[in-house]
Amino acid sequence: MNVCFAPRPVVFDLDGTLIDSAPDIHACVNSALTEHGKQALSLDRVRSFIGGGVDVLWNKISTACQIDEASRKEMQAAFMGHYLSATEHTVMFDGVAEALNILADRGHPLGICTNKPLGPTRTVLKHFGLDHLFAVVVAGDTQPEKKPHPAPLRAAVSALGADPDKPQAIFVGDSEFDAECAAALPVPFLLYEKGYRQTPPGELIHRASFESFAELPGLVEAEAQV
Ligand SMILES: O=C(O)COP(=O)(O)O
Ligand SMILES: [Mg+2]
Repeated sequence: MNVCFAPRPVVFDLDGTLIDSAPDIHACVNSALTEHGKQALSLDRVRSFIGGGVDVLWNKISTACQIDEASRKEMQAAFMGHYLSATEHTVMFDGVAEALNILADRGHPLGICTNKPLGPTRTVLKHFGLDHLFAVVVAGDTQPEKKPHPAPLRAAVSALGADPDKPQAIFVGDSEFDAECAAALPVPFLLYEKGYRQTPPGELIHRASFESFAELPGLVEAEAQV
Protein backbone atom coordinates (compact mmCIF):
# COMPACT_ATOMS: atom_id res chain seq x y z
CA MET A 1 0.00 0.00 0.00
CA ASN A 2 1.25 3.45 -0.87
CA VAL A 3 0.72 5.63 2.17
CA CYS A 4 1.38 9.27 1.31
CA PHE A 5 0.37 12.01 3.73
CA ALA A 6 1.65 15.09 1.87
CA PRO A 7 -0.37 16.26 -1.15
CA ARG A 8 1.15 14.60 -4.20
CA PRO A 9 3.07 16.69 -6.75
CA VAL A 10 1.17 17.07 -10.02
CA VAL A 11 3.08 17.68 -13.26
CA PHE A 12 1.27 19.02 -16.33
CA ASP A 13 1.91 18.87 -20.03
CA LEU A 14 1.16 22.25 -21.68
CA ASP A 15 0.11 22.22 -25.38
CA GLY A 16 -3.17 20.34 -25.84
CA THR A 17 -3.55 19.89 -22.06
CA LEU A 18 -3.71 23.28 -20.31
CA ILE A 19 -3.87 25.44 -23.43
CA ASP A 20 -5.24 25.13 -26.95
CA SER A 21 -2.17 26.60 -28.64
CA ALA A 22 -2.55 24.87 -32.02
CA PRO A 23 -4.10 27.98 -33.67
CA ASP A 24 -1.02 30.06 -32.73
CA ILE A 25 1.44 27.32 -33.75
CA HIS A 26 -0.53 27.01 -37.02
CA ALA A 27 -0.31 30.79 -37.63
CA CYS A 28 3.45 30.83 -36.91
CA VAL A 29 4.06 27.82 -39.19
CA ASN A 30 2.10 29.43 -42.02
CA SER A 31 3.91 32.75 -41.62
CA ALA A 32 7.25 30.95 -41.96
CA LEU A 33 6.04 28.85 -44.91
CA THR A 34 4.45 31.69 -46.88
CA GLU A 35 7.37 34.08 -46.21
CA HIS A 36 9.48 31.45 -48.00
CA GLY A 37 7.08 31.00 -50.93
CA LYS A 38 5.45 27.78 -49.70
CA GLN A 39 1.74 26.90 -49.48
CA ALA A 40 0.03 27.27 -46.09
CA LEU A 41 -1.07 24.12 -44.24
CA SER A 42 -4.47 23.52 -42.63
CA LEU A 43 -5.00 23.79 -38.89
CA ASP A 44 -5.89 20.08 -38.62
CA ARG A 45 -2.67 19.10 -40.39
CA VAL A 46 -0.47 21.29 -38.17
CA ARG A 47 -2.30 20.14 -35.01
CA SER A 48 -1.54 16.53 -35.95
CA PHE A 49 2.19 17.41 -36.04
CA ILE A 50 2.28 18.86 -32.47
CA GLY A 51 3.57 16.89 -29.48
CA GLY A 52 7.22 16.10 -30.09
CA GLY A 53 8.55 19.67 -29.96
CA VAL A 54 9.76 22.08 -32.64
CA ASP A 55 12.28 19.81 -34.41
CA VAL A 56 9.70 17.02 -34.76
CA LEU A 57 7.11 19.58 -35.95
CA TRP A 58 9.44 20.88 -38.67
CA ASN A 59 10.59 17.39 -39.70
CA LYS A 60 6.93 16.54 -40.32
CA ILE A 61 6.33 19.84 -42.16
CA SER A 62 9.45 19.29 -44.29
CA THR A 63 8.24 15.86 -45.33
CA ALA A 64 4.70 17.12 -46.02
CA CYS A 65 5.87 20.16 -48.02
CA GLN A 66 9.04 18.66 -49.55
CA ILE A 67 11.38 21.23 -48.03
CA ASP A 68 15.13 20.73 -48.31
CA GLU A 69 17.35 20.79 -45.21
CA ALA A 70 18.80 24.30 -45.73
CA SER A 71 15.36 25.84 -46.31
CA ARG A 72 13.94 23.94 -43.33
CA LYS A 73 16.57 25.53 -41.08
CA GLU A 74 15.68 29.01 -42.34
CA MET A 75 11.96 28.44 -41.97
CA GLN A 76 12.32 26.91 -38.51
CA ALA A 77 14.33 29.97 -37.41
CA ALA A 78 11.65 32.28 -38.85
CA PHE A 79 8.99 30.20 -37.07
CA MET A 80 10.82 30.58 -33.73
CA GLY A 81 10.90 34.36 -34.21
CA HIS A 82 7.10 34.38 -34.41
CA TYR A 83 6.54 31.63 -31.81
CA LEU A 84 8.38 33.39 -28.97
CA SER A 85 5.58 35.91 -28.51
CA ALA A 86 2.59 34.03 -29.96
CA THR A 87 -0.42 34.20 -27.62
CA GLU A 88 -3.09 35.94 -29.69
CA HIS A 89 -4.89 32.78 -30.90
CA THR A 90 -4.27 30.63 -27.82
CA VAL A 91 -6.90 29.92 -25.16
CA MET A 92 -6.88 27.94 -21.92
CA PHE A 93 -9.11 24.89 -22.00
CA ASP A 94 -12.32 25.33 -19.96
CA GLY A 95 -11.87 24.95 -16.22
CA VAL A 96 -8.06 24.88 -16.27
CA ALA A 97 -7.46 27.94 -14.06
CA GLU A 98 -10.09 26.78 -11.54
CA ALA A 99 -8.66 23.23 -11.34
CA LEU A 100 -5.07 24.48 -10.95
CA ASN A 101 -6.10 26.88 -8.20
CA ILE A 102 -8.00 24.14 -6.33
CA LEU A 103 -4.94 21.86 -6.47
CA ALA A 104 -2.59 24.68 -5.41
CA ASP A 105 -4.92 25.62 -2.52
CA ARG A 106 -4.91 21.99 -1.37
CA GLY A 107 -1.11 22.14 -1.21
CA HIS A 108 -0.17 20.06 -4.26
CA PRO A 109 3.22 21.15 -5.62
CA LEU A 110 2.63 21.85 -9.34
CA GLY A 111 5.02 21.62 -12.29
CA ILE A 112 5.16 21.74 -16.08
CA CYS A 113 6.82 19.16 -18.33
CA THR A 114 6.41 20.27 -21.95
CA ASN A 115 8.17 19.71 -25.26
CA LYS A 116 7.47 23.37 -26.10
CA PRO A 117 10.70 25.43 -25.88
CA LEU A 118 11.23 27.45 -22.69
CA GLY A 119 10.87 30.90 -24.34
CA PRO A 120 7.30 30.45 -25.65
CA THR A 121 6.42 28.39 -22.56
CA ARG A 122 7.32 31.28 -20.23
CA THR A 123 5.53 33.77 -22.51
CA VAL A 124 2.26 31.84 -22.57
CA LEU A 125 2.25 30.97 -18.83
CA LYS A 126 2.77 34.65 -18.01
CA HIS A 127 0.13 35.71 -20.56
CA PHE A 128 -2.50 33.58 -18.80
CA GLY A 129 -1.30 34.52 -15.29
CA LEU A 130 -0.38 30.90 -14.54
CA ASP A 131 3.38 31.28 -14.06
CA HIS A 132 3.22 31.74 -10.26
CA LEU A 133 1.43 28.39 -9.84
CA PHE A 134 4.31 26.24 -11.10
CA ALA A 135 7.34 25.62 -8.90
CA VAL A 136 9.19 23.94 -11.79
CA VAL A 137 9.06 24.26 -15.57
CA VAL A 138 10.88 21.62 -17.62
CA ALA A 139 10.64 22.61 -21.30
CA GLY A 140 11.61 21.07 -24.64
CA ASP A 141 15.06 22.66 -24.61
CA THR A 142 15.69 22.38 -20.85
CA GLN A 143 17.00 18.79 -20.99
CA PRO A 144 19.08 16.98 -23.63
CA GLU A 145 16.12 14.60 -24.15
CA LYS A 146 12.47 15.34 -24.93
CA LYS A 147 9.32 13.34 -24.16
CA PRO A 148 8.62 10.44 -24.82
CA HIS A 149 12.05 9.98 -23.16
CA PRO A 150 11.34 9.86 -19.42
CA ALA A 151 14.24 12.19 -18.45
CA PRO A 152 12.24 15.46 -18.57
CA LEU A 153 9.42 14.02 -16.44
CA ARG A 154 11.96 12.50 -14.07
CA ALA A 155 13.57 15.96 -13.70
CA ALA A 156 10.22 17.69 -13.07
CA VAL A 157 9.12 15.10 -10.47
CA SER A 158 12.49 15.27 -8.65
CA ALA A 159 12.45 19.09 -8.64
CA LEU A 160 9.05 18.95 -6.90
CA GLY A 161 10.59 16.83 -4.15
CA ALA A 162 9.17 13.43 -5.14
CA ASP A 163 10.96 10.21 -6.06
CA PRO A 164 10.39 9.46 -9.78
CA ASP A 165 11.16 5.79 -9.09
CA LYS A 166 8.15 5.53 -6.78
CA PRO A 167 4.51 6.32 -7.63
CA GLN A 168 4.55 9.57 -5.65
CA ALA A 169 3.76 12.19 -8.32
CA ILE A 170 1.01 12.36 -10.97
CA PHE A 171 1.40 13.39 -14.61
CA VAL A 172 -1.45 14.99 -16.58
CA GLY A 173 -1.15 15.15 -20.37
CA ASP A 174 -2.87 14.76 -23.72
CA SER A 175 -0.61 12.78 -26.02
CA GLU A 176 1.21 9.60 -26.94
CA PHE A 177 4.47 11.33 -25.94
CA ASP A 178 3.13 11.95 -22.43
CA ALA A 179 1.66 8.46 -21.94
CA GLU A 180 4.90 6.81 -23.05
CA CYS A 181 7.18 8.83 -20.78
CA ALA A 182 4.91 8.32 -17.74
CA ALA A 183 4.77 4.58 -18.44
CA ALA A 184 8.58 4.44 -18.43
CA LEU A 185 8.47 5.63 -14.78
CA PRO A 186 6.10 4.51 -12.07
CA VAL A 187 4.20 7.82 -12.44
CA PRO A 188 0.41 7.45 -12.85
CA PHE A 189 -0.85 9.21 -15.97
CA LEU A 190 -4.15 11.10 -16.24
CA LEU A 191 -5.16 11.59 -19.89
CA TYR A 192 -6.99 14.75 -21.00
CA GLU A 193 -9.10 13.49 -23.88
CA LYS A 194 -9.70 16.78 -25.70
CA GLY A 195 -6.08 17.47 -26.67
CA TYR A 196 -3.97 16.62 -29.72
CA ARG A 197 -3.65 12.82 -29.36
CA GLN A 198 -3.79 10.81 -32.60
CA THR A 199 -4.36 7.41 -30.93
CA PRO A 200 -7.56 6.08 -29.29
CA PRO A 201 -7.36 6.38 -25.47
CA GLY A 202 -7.60 2.59 -25.13
CA GLU A 203 -4.22 2.24 -26.86
CA LEU A 204 -2.45 4.56 -24.39
CA ILE A 205 -1.35 3.48 -20.92
CA HIS A 206 -3.19 5.69 -18.43
CA ARG A 207 -4.69 5.48 -14.95
CA ALA A 208 -7.80 7.50 -15.82
CA SER A 209 -8.99 9.88 -18.51
CA PHE A 210 -11.14 13.00 -18.34
CA GLU A 211 -12.94 15.37 -20.69
CA SER A 212 -13.56 18.25 -18.27
CA PHE A 213 -11.09 19.93 -15.92
CA ALA A 214 -13.86 20.00 -13.31
CA GLU A 215 -13.11 16.27 -12.90
CA LEU A 216 -9.38 16.71 -12.31
CA PRO A 217 -9.21 17.60 -8.58
CA GLY A 218 -11.34 14.51 -7.80
CA LEU A 219 -9.11 12.28 -9.95
CA VAL A 220 -6.00 13.60 -8.22
CA GLU A 221 -7.52 12.97 -4.78
CA ALA A 222 -8.56 9.47 -5.90
CA GLU A 223 -4.89 8.75 -6.68
CA ALA A 224 -4.00 9.60 -3.09
CA GLN A 225 -6.26 6.70 -2.01
CA VAL A 226 -4.55 4.11 -4.28
O1 LIG B 1 5.19 21.78 -28.48
C1 LIG B 1 4.95 20.56 -28.67
O2 LIG B 1 5.18 19.95 -29.73
C2 LIG B 1 4.32 19.79 -27.58
O3 LIG B 1 4.19 20.48 -26.38
P1 LIG B 1 3.58 19.69 -25.13
O4 LIG B 1 4.65 18.72 -24.69
O5 LIG B 1 3.29 20.77 -24.12
O6 LIG B 1 2.36 19.00 -25.61
MG1 LIG C 1 0.60 18.06 -25.23
